Amino acid sequence: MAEQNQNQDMQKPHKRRVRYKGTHPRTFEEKYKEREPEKYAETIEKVISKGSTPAGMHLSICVDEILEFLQIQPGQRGLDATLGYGGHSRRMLEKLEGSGHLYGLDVDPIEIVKTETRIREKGYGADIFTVRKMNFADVLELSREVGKFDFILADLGVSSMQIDNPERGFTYKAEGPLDLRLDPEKGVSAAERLLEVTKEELAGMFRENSDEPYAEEIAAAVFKRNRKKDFIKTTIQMKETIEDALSFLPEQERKEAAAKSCRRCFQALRIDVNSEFEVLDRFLGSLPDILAPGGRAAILTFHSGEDRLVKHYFKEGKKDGLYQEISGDVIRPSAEECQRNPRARSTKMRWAVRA
Ligand SMILES: C[S@@+](CC[C@H](N)C(=O)[O-])C[C@H]1O[C@@H](n2cnc3c(N)ncnc32)[C@H](O)[C@@H]1O
Repeated sequence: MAEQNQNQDMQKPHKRRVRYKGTHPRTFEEKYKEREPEKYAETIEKVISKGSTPAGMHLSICVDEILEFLQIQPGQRGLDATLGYGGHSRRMLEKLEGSGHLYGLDVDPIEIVKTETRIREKGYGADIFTVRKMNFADVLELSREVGKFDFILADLGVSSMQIDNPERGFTYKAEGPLDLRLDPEKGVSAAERLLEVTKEELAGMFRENSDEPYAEEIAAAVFKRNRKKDFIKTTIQMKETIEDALSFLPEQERKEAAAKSCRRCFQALRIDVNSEFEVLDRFLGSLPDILAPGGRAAILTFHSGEDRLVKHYFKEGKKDGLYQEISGDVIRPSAEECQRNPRARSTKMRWAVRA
């Protein structure tokens, strides 16, 4: 018997552990433990305690503030319009105490499958939790099918899993295709977008979506490459083009300015390829129609364009008598939360209660 086991072992292909230089993994590939948070809890704890987000995981923001506001009661019907890693959904499901229903939406076909599996494994079946691959712009259709919601959360933007995976093209810090689509099965990638727009449109995109001060210079650098048929296909090529465009700056300012411009231009491209303002506009327009009387909605935004839109819709809705109450000032994550999770720093939360 022992010999048989030994033979079987010899036949198994030996799976090599991912090797990395030094004591800590640096690349997404090397961070194989962080990409399996359920399996390597100790590694996850260590990474979080150092103020980082483990690759393959997302730390939910303002959880206590959201739960305090939503006042979820067993038996209610809720909507998590941006499921992501499912951290907020898990906590909302706990509050339902086994009765009621939560709907979770996301457009990301890759992460949604993993998140649904993770939540189902925690014992939440189809009786209490439904996952739909759907754009939140279409919530009115969902509500016509399942009814109005007592509570709604939208935690806008991208998840850490999306940012950290170089294959998705969201980060200028690692080589990958310049994609930036939340749903890579739909629409065109950012690299393709760079071939569709005019120089003026590109500069306008950088300026209007992200307040980029060097919008004209960066658009000109992209078009200089296009003219030479040296098209930008990857994240690092985009980063290098931005750095080239800023080569006129004094050397001591250049590095920091380029990093900031990279952040803003990648955000502007992401907003563009995912039509983020248009879908948010449709979602906010539908919100009063999908909230039950007294229903509560909380929205987390990550840049000023989004926050302006939410503020506008909530203010107008209050004036028109659609909302009985809206948040006065924005709510920000606590200093401790920002310390623990630096990705929370730019978060603003607003809420509204349906009349
Ligand atoms: C910040 S993450 C949400 C994290 C989540 N609250 C959690 O606790 O794990 C944002 C998610 O919203 C999704 N998303 C962004 N825009 C969307 C849209 N228009 N419709 C549906 N999902 C969207 C993204 O794909 C991403 O997974």
